[in-house]
This record gives sequence, structure tokens and C-alpha cells, in this order.
Amino acid sequence: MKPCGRQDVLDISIDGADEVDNQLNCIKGGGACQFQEKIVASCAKDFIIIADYRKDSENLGQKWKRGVPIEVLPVAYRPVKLKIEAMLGGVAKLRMAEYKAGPIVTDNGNFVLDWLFEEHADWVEVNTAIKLIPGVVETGLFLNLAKVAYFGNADGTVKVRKAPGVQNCC
Ligand SMILES: O=C[C@H](O)[C@H](O)[C@H](O)COP(=O)(O)O
Repeated sequence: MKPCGRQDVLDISIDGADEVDNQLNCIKGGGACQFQEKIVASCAKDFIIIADYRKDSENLGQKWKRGVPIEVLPVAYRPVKLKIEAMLGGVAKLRMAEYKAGPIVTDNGNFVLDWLFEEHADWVEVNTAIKLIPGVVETGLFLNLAKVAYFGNADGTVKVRKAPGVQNCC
């Protein structure tokens, strides 16, 4: 397998998620990796989620209570935070490190804002609004990307959910 950057298209990409809704929209980035994960997912013909039952949700925010992770340029974290809160409500908190002083720094040298949102209906609109704020690198909203999600249950069974319109996949 070649590194993603040297591969035009990947046949398949498999990843976890922090939450998956009934349309297969996902929140990712609990581990602050959403930027690189989204690049890989965007290059794949089929993006598949494997997660446990705790991530299976009707609507985003129902199970995952830590907000939408948003990777931002360090120099812009404050204006981005204020713009998100003014435009969309909620609170955008700078994610702090646990075992070192200061904020978490991503693999790309950036900071993460965790946006604790109120209920939203149109996630595509919300995602676009956030992406257009200067200083935003990437959001943890993975919308219309996943084709299938496999949820492992505590009893060992697996629940399968396909995205709307997907018939045969993986
Ligand atoms: O940043 C990391 C990832 O997007 C998610 O947080 C991850 O896929 C979910 O991780 P886990 O399966 O370990 O809860």
C-alpha cells in the first residue's frame, strides 16, 4: 500500500468515529486526528466506519457530549472561537493537554477547538459556515462520506447501517 498522498484513489478506507447518526453523518476528532483522517476518507471510493454501540446515535450530539472538534491555526484560535459562538451559538473551547502545560497540538502543529453545540438540523450548512471562517483548517464533521457503519454490540453481535441510497457495499 502506498502513502495516501501518492495514491490518486483508495478503494476503501476504514476508521472509527466518536458518533454516527442515522444518516451516517459522523463526528470525529476525539483524538485530534480529524484533518488527516478526512483527507484519507475523501480519497476513498468506500469509507467504512467500525465502532461500538456507544457511538450509534439518532442525531449528532445525542451520545457524544464533547462537541465537534475543529482544527484551527494557533494564531487564529481566538477569533475563530468568537465567530463560531456568535454565528452558531454554543461554546467553542480550546482543548487543553492533560500531561503538559498548554493546549493540545495536532500532528499538523495546530490547535483544536471543541465546539459544544446546541441542536442543529442542517449539518452541511453548519459545516460550510465553520469552514469559511479564516483560520479553520478542518472540522470533525464527516458528512455524506461514510457508506456503511458496523456497530459492535456488547453481546458480540454486529449491527449494520448503510447510508441513504447505498445498496451494495462492503
Ligand atoms: O481523532 C480521532 C478519531 O477521529 C476518533 O476520535 C476515533 O476514530 C474514535 O476513536 P475510538 O474508536 O478510539 O473511540
